[in-house]
Amino acid sequence: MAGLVGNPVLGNDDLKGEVVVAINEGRKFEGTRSGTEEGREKDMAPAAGSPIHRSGSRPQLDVSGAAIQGNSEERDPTILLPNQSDDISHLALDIGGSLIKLVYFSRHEGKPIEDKRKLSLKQRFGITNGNRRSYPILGGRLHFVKFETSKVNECLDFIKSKQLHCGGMNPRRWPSHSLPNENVVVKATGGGAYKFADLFKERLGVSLDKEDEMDCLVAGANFLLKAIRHEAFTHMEGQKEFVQIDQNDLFPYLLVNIGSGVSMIKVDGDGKFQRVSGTNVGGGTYWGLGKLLTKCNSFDELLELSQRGDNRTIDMLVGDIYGGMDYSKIGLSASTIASSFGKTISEDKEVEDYKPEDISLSLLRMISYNIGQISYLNALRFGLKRIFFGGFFIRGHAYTMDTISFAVHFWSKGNAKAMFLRHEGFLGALGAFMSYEKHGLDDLMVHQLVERFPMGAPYVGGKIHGPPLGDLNEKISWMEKFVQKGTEITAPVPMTPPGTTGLGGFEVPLSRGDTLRPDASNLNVGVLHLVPTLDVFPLLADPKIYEPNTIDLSDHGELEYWFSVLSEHLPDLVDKAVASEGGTDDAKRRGDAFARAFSAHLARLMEEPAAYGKLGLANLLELREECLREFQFTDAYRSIKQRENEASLAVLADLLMELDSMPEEARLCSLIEGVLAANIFDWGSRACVDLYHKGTIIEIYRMSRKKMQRPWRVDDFDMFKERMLGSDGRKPPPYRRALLFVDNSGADIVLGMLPLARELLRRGTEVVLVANSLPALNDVTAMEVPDIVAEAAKNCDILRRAAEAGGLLVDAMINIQDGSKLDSPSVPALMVVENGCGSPCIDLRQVSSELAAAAKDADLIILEGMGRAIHTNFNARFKCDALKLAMVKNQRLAENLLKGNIYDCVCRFEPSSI
Ligand SMILES: CC(C)(COP(=O)(O)O)[C@@H](O)C(=O)NCCC(=O)O
Ligand SMILES: [Mn+2]
Repeated sequence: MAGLVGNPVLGNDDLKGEVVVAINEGRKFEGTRSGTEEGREKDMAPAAGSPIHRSGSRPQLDVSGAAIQGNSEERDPTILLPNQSDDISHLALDIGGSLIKLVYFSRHEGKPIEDKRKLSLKQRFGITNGNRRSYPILGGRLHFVKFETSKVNECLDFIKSKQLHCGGMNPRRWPSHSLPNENVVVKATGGGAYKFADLFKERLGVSLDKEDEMDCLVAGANFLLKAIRHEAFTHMEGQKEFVQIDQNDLFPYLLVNIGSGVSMIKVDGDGKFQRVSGTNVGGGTYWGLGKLLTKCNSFDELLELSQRGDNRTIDMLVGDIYGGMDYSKIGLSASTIASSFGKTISEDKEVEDYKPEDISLSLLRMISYNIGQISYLNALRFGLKRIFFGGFFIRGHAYTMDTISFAVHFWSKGNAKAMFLRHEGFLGALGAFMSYEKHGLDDLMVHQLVERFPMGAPYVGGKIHGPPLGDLNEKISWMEKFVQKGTEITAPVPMTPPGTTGLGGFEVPLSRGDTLRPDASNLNVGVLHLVPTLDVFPLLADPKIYEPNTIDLSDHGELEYWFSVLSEHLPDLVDKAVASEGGTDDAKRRGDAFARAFSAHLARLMEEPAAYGKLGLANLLELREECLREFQFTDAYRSIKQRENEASLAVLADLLMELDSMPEEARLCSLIEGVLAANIFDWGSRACVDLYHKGTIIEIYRMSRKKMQRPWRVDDFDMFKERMLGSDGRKPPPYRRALLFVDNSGADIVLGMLPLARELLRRGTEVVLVANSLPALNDVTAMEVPDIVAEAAKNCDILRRAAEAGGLLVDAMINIQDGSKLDSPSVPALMVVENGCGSPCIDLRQVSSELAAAAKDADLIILEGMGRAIHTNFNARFKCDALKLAMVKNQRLAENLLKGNIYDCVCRFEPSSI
């Protein structure tokens, strides 16, 4: 189900089901759901020939440097494969009373392309395989899957169909695929690790290696809190807010695991923890009492009931005692619960006379408040700042989280905050997974993990990638439900407006009714992509305070606006995508399915914007690209890009001649003007696409240039000019190395950024063109740039020599093998690096290692385009000089951000902030 965990519509499935409750205090509480979430991985559709995420037909073993570890006389000696980076899986299980949680790891298929461009960069920048210490490349994905324990056979089928039981638990073992199963050991925690040990042996031939549940919980929580940026969040009055955890300031904290009973664990470090307290009044109590009092059949049914309840009919409130008044002297409002269930004493009623809804709500509040209170007291006792709540009692239930948060807030008088974890249901399984020795995941850094929310391509008509899943399909009824729901949920669902619970007292938190998603936890985790080659951009002035997004989508008005922009753009995008695949019936079907899946995601996010982590415009734009890729549209604007490149290259020589005839100052101004004017070629903007119907590319370019009168809306050109050319006869030294973050294909790169690059080169500055790793809209990719440069270089000596020096031209490559042409002092090099992204925006916390390496000696950054310089990074500060150039092609953004108009331009120059 990794393919499903993150899917917006799946979790709406049937919630009824038999419930099995683990009775031990301190164990995870396991309510159950019959809408099974088992599923399958949907491997990402790789972009053809893309430098990252490249698919390979078969996993390959890299036996270079292989060595036998330990005693070579053994029958199955372990063989170290230091360079192995192929598709080997790890698997770990948490088998609870009702749910089996499974975490497994799959390596990226194939190896990254080591083309000539990359090789020369490696040589130049001394790039190694990322920054990983213990292992070479450990690229891959971490998947989270759940099954009902009562359907353990489906879980076994799943493991079998994915071959997760066929070795690979030790990534250094070889050949993993042919390991006899008897030797395979799978880490498992939870009571089922004992109960089902024989079944696993019998059906899969594997032995379950039992890991202590508490150890696993802590290891899982530590991993998540350190490795995932948007893991922890607060939940107050229906509002979810992510909390940035400083890795170096994580410990100590209190982990409260609410299962059937409740464990409170003081965590002081990795493997360092102590169970300091607990309570026997936990999830089991809620479910047990609820079952007796309401005749509910399942935990989820009971929770659902509580949404419609009114606890005032059952609880005795302060107001009931004080004649409707507050007890203000000690700060208790009239609505404070004085005694849970207290009202029933004085009433001559039987249990049947009370509404089950009211009983359920009173119970839920009684237990949640009690847990919140005890947790807070324990935090106080040990001086702990943070309390994280987990366990299956919570299961992403908004009202439960609000109630606990309210209690912690109430008792601590606002000094402590309850926090929750997005992967809370997987703490144990993750911990078991972490207990494998030397899988090399424990030292992963936040920036090396990218969470992706699969778009459900297999379920709404896209093709299925990756290994076959056997006959699982036939068994699962949720698939039909998914398709049905996927088509139902196309319109955005409005959110409940925020409210307040009032002063003091346990009022009813507001996140009930429509916004309550008892199953939300199942939807909020995606597949974790481990990309060891990602790095934090080293020139960020302060990565800790860096926030890529400019527009805050937590503002509901903004959210609605951008959702409508994306929805309106959808038909045009689908047309382009289908055309890019030859307009075949298959492409049409996929186009249709893409539109449905993307709309479903938008609807899901409209309902709960923080469902997949903190949401910014950049995330939305990236989600759209990811969704296209999943439906196998690898480059929707391919032919448009080609056409525009050709048209622009045809007039480049004339432009360069014109520029060369100008005096220095006018030329620099004209170059910047050229970049801004050419940024109009943006197939992601509605207004621009409308323009394209009115003229040829060259006509539009001319018109755009004509409109370029200064001053621009943001105009720091004079400052930039002074730094470049100097003033009062003083000539400043040239920049050493400039990183040019290029944007669109066609005029944008050919007539805008390349001439600017040429100017820098001619002044002795080394230039690195930074382009996307994967296609996004009509953005140029790093794979495409060398060909464009080669074409441009045919008419320009400066570009040709620089490109040769930078290893971009094929002729020059022969020389580069021996390094003779590198670093020729007289010719500054022109190079191309990929940025690690496949989106119109860029999050500089996660860039490719080659960009990070190229950045080391850079003293100028030029960010170009609306996505890279306005939607993201508009407020970013750098350790070196930065020039942000863009045309604003959206009226509302121009008004709100710049108090200007559509097609206004930004030329923002910010000298180094350090
Ligand atoms: C997707 C984009 C950021 C691309 O702009 P670019 O970076 O190419 O300048 C931009 O086209 C955009 O914000 N479009 C949506 C807004 C609109 O259609 O008005
Ligand atoms: Mn673009």
